[in-house]
Amino acid sequence: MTKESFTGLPKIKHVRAYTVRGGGADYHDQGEGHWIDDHIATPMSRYPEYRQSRQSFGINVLGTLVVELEAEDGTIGFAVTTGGEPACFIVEKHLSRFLIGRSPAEYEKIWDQMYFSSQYYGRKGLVVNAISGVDLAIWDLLGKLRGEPVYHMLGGAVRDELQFYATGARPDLAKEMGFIGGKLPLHHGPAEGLEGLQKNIEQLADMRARCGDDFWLMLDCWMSLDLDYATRLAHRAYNECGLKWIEEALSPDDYWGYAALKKNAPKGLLVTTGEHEATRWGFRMLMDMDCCDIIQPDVGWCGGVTELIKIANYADSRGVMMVPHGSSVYSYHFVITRHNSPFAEFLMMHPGPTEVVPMFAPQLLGEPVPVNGKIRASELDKPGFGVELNREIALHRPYPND
Ligand SMILES: C[C@H](O)[C@H](O)[C@@H](O)[C@@H](O)C(=O)O
Ligand SMILES: [Mg+2]
Repeated sequence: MTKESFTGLPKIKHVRAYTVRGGGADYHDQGEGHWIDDHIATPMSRYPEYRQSRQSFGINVLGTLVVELEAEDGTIGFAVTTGGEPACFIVEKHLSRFLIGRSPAEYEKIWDQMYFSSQYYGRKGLVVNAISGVDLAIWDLLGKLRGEPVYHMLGGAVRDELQFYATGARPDLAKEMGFIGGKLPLHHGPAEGLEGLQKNIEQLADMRARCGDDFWLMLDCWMSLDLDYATRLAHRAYNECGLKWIEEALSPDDYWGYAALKKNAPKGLLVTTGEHEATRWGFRMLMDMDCCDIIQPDVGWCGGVTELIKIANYADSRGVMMVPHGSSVYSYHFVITRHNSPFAEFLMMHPGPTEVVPMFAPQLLGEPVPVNGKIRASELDKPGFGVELNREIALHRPYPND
């Protein structure tokens, strides 16, 4: 039988970038009274006026970026991430020139051109969020054209199911829901002194008493601490409350501080970071300087799937665990294919949180949620990332290019 010569996939014909408000990929963009905006310690906590609410200093100023790629045959791939209107500008006015007329199978060359053409003003943050959104949409389109789930294209599942820890204010409820652990936000930073440190420990001790000794408890410090405070907190939280890991204690730029924290942390406590780091080069710095035990890239912020492959493989070669920051299906399809990603994060987006709701609700139709703290690999068996854009939401296209 003669093998038909491969004529290639339909080319990308349209690139559209939308912004939308109200939760979803910009999951900090929530209404009043949500646990995720309740006196959580941040680098801005040194200013009392910005201590109660992260929205007060603008954590939700961007909103969600929706990237939509339409191929010549009408097939659509899309993805959502954090980026809002400025990211729409970058996608439509800059990155689209590397996409129109190109095959989605050329994701390596497209990534290289998007990154190096914007390196003079990008490299991390918003620009790499935009690149990540485009890259995720390319992988979604590729899967929809090939009729394959992204995890199949990444080499297939290495286990039958994903297991999750839950991030939110109620690890005690997360335990009842079947999660393997609970990650609490830290509420008090150095500006609130030893009194604040004592409150942090009391809150953690209360949760330890509710959850028992074997349930994983972690603290998410969201870049809010200095090295001295982080070291004190690490020792007290580990010795008094059996903390499993201390997350993102310092500024993402303080590689030296992380190396010192990891060196001085109590043996047995894990130091983790990376959700605000980007690209293979940023994560190489974290690993080469021995900054942490677990890297936590967000696939919607670090460069997308094409870059996360490079980051994860370097981590694997160094025996470093890679547990992505909660990014819904975009991380599930990756984690299920990697031995050095033994579990995943589930961000509890219910305001309490007293129940499990889809992480990026209301933006993704068909978004899977953990049941008893797990998602079976077979639930991912739909083309691309297996979700569709909810077109009932108020999509706004600020910089239409065509
Ligand atoms: C709960 C934390 O304060 C952040 O809001 C969270 O998004 C992030 O740091 C995480 O690891 O989930
Ligand atoms: Mg975090």
